[in-house]
Amino acid sequence: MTGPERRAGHKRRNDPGRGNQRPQSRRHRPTLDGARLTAYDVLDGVSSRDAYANLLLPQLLRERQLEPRDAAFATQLAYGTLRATGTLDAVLATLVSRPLAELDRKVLDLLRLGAYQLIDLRVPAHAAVDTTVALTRAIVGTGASGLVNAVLRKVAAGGDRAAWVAALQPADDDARLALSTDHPRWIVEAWRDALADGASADDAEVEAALLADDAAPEVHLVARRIDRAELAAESGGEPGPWSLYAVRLGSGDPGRIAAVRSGAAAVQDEGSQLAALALTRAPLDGPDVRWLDMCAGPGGKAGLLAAVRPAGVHLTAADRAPHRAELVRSALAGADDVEVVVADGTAPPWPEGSFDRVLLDAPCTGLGALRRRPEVRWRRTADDVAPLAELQRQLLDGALASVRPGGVVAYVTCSPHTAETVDVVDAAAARDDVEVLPVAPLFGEVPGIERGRYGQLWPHRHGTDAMFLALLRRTR
Ligand SMILES: C[S@@+](CC[C@H](N)C(=O)[O-])C[C@H]1O[C@@H](n2cnc3c(N)ncnc32)[C@H](O)[C@@H]1O
Repeated sequence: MTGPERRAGHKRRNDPGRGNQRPQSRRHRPTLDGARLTAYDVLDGVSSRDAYANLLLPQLLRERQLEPRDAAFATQLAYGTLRATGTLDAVLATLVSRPLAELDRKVLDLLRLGAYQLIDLRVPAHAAVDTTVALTRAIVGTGASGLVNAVLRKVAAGGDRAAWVAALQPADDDARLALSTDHPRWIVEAWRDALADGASADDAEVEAALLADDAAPEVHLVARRIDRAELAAESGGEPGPWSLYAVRLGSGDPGRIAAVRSGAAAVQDEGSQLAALALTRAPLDGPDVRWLDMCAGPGGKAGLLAAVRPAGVHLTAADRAPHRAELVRSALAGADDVEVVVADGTAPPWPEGSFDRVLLDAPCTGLGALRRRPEVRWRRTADDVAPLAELQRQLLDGALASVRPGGVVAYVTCSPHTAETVDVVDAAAARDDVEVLPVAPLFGEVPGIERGRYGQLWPHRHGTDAMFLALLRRTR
């Protein structure tokens, strides 16, 4: 039997809240499929209490001890269904007579889980429908199972994703891309705009970028206090193509690697590594001994900066949130001379011009790292962008005030959205005491990184998150 059809025999634990069920129905409760039940519980956590799937799923997998094959299937089901929510809802809306918002939330999650298996995984209709109906009976009750059965049979009859996208008759190309690549339309437009960078975007490239953003990311490691070749050998991974510290693992549990457990290595996207390294590559006149990571939590880039700084460089890592600063302290265990402080970068507590190099890895919408958090694309809205862009401008002012004349600020976001990237940096670069240091010449080995004077990494070009980076020098 293949993974999707296999029954794991994992039983739903007795739920005290179900004490008033008739004994008969308890006796007849079907054996539930462990992978599908776990995937459903993730969907339920996300929709009922705003859980993060990437935190909840590993917890459930640990608690339930599913066999590796079932754990992999549960992951595929949970993440795939969450990513595809927009398209699944568009399909379901054509088949359910009420607005989807009026459906019982649990029933909607079950319909999405079943529809995802039919449309995207092409699980045979009898397996996808029967298992979802069994879950519905156990979780919601027999009444709802009739609706789920009827709707899912119609989903199955409509064919695969391509057939459904055609049937939904998208009004234009961005509407089609939204349905075929699992992104809300406003994010399709933001990526198109960022890829075009003032020109006209190549449709095929926009689609390739969005599809890459919809795929599960590879695990990347960073070698901090271990030789990269040694880390590659220990982990079974391959050296990354861009960062001299990167090892690409493909898939697998990094927690099994001794160097990760000891803190000599860590999990870090290769694009994040390049963004931190950009700060170190910018040429500098005069002293180069005081570095600041102004928005450091949870400490990924600070960890790399601490590892690669030349002897004598003093690194300060700041974050406004005390609990994030605490995470930085843990991430920096082993680099005890790094100073970790709680500080608001929009009102820096240190004297003006205190630092030679400042990294500003600004809070952002995260539109470039959607691959890691499957539900986030449906939680974010276009209205989130303007307040974040305002904060980013204030933080960049704070960073420029913190760097000495002749010093360098690296502005970084894990979003390619133009309002959070080019617009923020262009506004700062218009000041008469700021000059832009073009990024591409410093990264000759990374083709396709150029975004005008700035740098932009892309999942479809570089196999990284869509990280933006810019380098600014304070001239006086
Ligand atoms: C994108 S995350 C930084 C990620 C980090 N550089 C890393 O590589 O692990 C942005 C951080 O900025 C912090 N932050 C938000 N507003 C801030 C402010 N006004 N001053 C300082 N830090 C702030 C957030 O708490 C968050 O930890």
